[in-house]
Parts: sequence; C-alpha cells; structure tokens
Amino acid sequence: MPRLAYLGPEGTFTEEALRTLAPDAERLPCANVSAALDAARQGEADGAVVPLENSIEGGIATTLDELAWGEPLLIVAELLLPVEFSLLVRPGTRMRDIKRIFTHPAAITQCRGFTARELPEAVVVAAPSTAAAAQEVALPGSPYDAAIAARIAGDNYGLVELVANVGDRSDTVTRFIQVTRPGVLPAPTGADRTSLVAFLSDDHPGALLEMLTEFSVRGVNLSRIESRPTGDGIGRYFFHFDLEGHVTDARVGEAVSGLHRVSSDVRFLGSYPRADGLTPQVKRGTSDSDFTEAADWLARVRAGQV
Ligand SMILES: O=C(O)C(=O)C[C@]1(C(=O)O)C=C[C@@H](O)C=C1
Repeated sequence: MPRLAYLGPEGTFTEEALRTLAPDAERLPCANVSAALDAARQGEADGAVVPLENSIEGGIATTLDELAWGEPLLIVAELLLPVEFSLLVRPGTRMRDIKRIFTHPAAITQCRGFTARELPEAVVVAAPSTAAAAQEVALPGSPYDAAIAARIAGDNYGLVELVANVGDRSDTVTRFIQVTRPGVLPAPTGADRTSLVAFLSDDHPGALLEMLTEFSVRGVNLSRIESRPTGDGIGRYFFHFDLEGHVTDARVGEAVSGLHRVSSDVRFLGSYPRADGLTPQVKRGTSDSDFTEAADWLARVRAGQV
C-alpha cells in the first residue's frame, strides 16, 4: 500500500483529492506543502498530493516554486476537484459574534466577496490549511471565532456550519497533483499533459516568443503558462508550462528538446494522464508518423539518396 504525504491535517481539500486519486493509500498529513513534498523526497512517503492551481486564485506559488527549485519530483497524476467552502463556528456562535476568521490564503481570495459583504468588520487571518483553521477554531479559548473550510473539516473537529457555500463562485475548481521521486514515467494514454519549467538564456526582445515558437511550430497546444520571479531582482522571471500531450509523442519530444536548446535550463516535471480526458487535436504534419516519415526522408537525403 503506497504511503502518500499531503497538506493536512485531516479534512483539507487536499485530503479529499488524495482519497480520490489513491483510495487505498496510507495518508501522511503534513503541516504545509513543502513538508509534504519533502516527505516524498526523503522517502518518508512514496509520494505526495498537493494543490497546484485554482480556477480563481491561479497557481499556488509554494507548489510552483518547490517544483522548480527543490529536489526534483515527478508529477504522475492530476485531479480537478470542485471546492465548496463553509463558514464553520463553535456551537452557539452567531454571525454578530464573528470578529476573527481563520482560513487558508487560497480560501481568503475565493471567499473575499462573502466576507466583505456579510462580515465587513471581521479580520481574516491566513492559516496553514482550511482544516488546520477548523482545528484551531475548535480549541477552547481560540482567538478565532470562525473558520472557512470544507464542511467535513467542521464534522471532524466539532464545529457547526453557520453558512454553506460561502465561495464567491459556485464553480470553483482546484487542480491537485500527485508527485513521486523521479522514476518511470506514466505510460502515454492519448490524453496526457506534460509540465515543465524553463529559464531564459538571456533577456532580449522576443526571448519568450522563441520559447513559444518551439511549441507552436510543432502543433503543441499549451494549457497553462505562468511566470514566476527568479528572485534575482525585479523583472527576472522563469516560466511554468503545461502542454497537451506526452513527452513520448514525437511533436512534444521535439518541442521540449527545442525548448532546451533555446533556454538556459529546462526542468521536466512529468507527463501524466489529463484529469479531463481531453485528447489533443493533432495538426496536419505533426503526428508521430509524420515525424518518423520526415526523419526517414532526411536519413535518405544524408545518405545521398536524392
Ligand atoms: O487548505 C486546504 O484545504 C487545501 O487543501 C489547500 C487549498 C489550496 O491551496 O488552494 C485547496 C483548495 C482550496 O482552493 C483552498 C485551499
């Protein structure tokens, strides 16, 4: 039975994602995303499940930076999880008693409209996770009056749901990934995604365009691009790319090696089945057989068979 680390404690959305991705896995709750990834890196766990991006908040900076800078890990699976937030309180607390709310920063963003409208005087404080917030609020003498978390977190820690669905949108989705230490890639399924990180070789006009061209000319569709600061001063960025297809697809492999040529560094983060099961549209001239045929033709040319 694999052991998977995750952003805990019990009752986080990440736990729900883990239970869906790997129902039989042993679960190792960790205090934050970095600790969960370190547990996987150090062999305390066989892998980890962490949030990667949210349909409102965008990329989860800690996860993106850990994947780019930390000891390498491989993404082997992803999951899209609809997230529904509840306002959870100790039994007896009323709306007018709520002065301090505790929740994860991603939930602060996703419930900003609700808190501004319904609890304009309340201070909203960042917690390590939504379930950690619920756990804290449940403590007698807690400085917080309410948590925003999944309803299940309230059940786990003895809080009651004062208001359901406090998210500003009802269709919010968080994308989670399962990572392992580098090893065998998941086999291609025909509906895959590839993630990687690329660093500019030098800053010049068209540098990003050069990177994008590697994908464009091979008919590789991007599903996400995100810049993150390198930390070397204002204006210095590196890029996270998600693309349609598996690195064993000829067009993806060629694009990734092209990217390697025009970048100072590329870190491959994984090729894995897409959660939405969508298959890429293969443009004319970019199928595996088109690449094989072209390589055979070039070999003949080089052999003088013109
Ligand atoms: O705190 C949790 O419950 C988490 O699983 C983290 C997290 C996130 O990082 O985005 C996951 C889903 C929600 O978007 C809010 C918080």
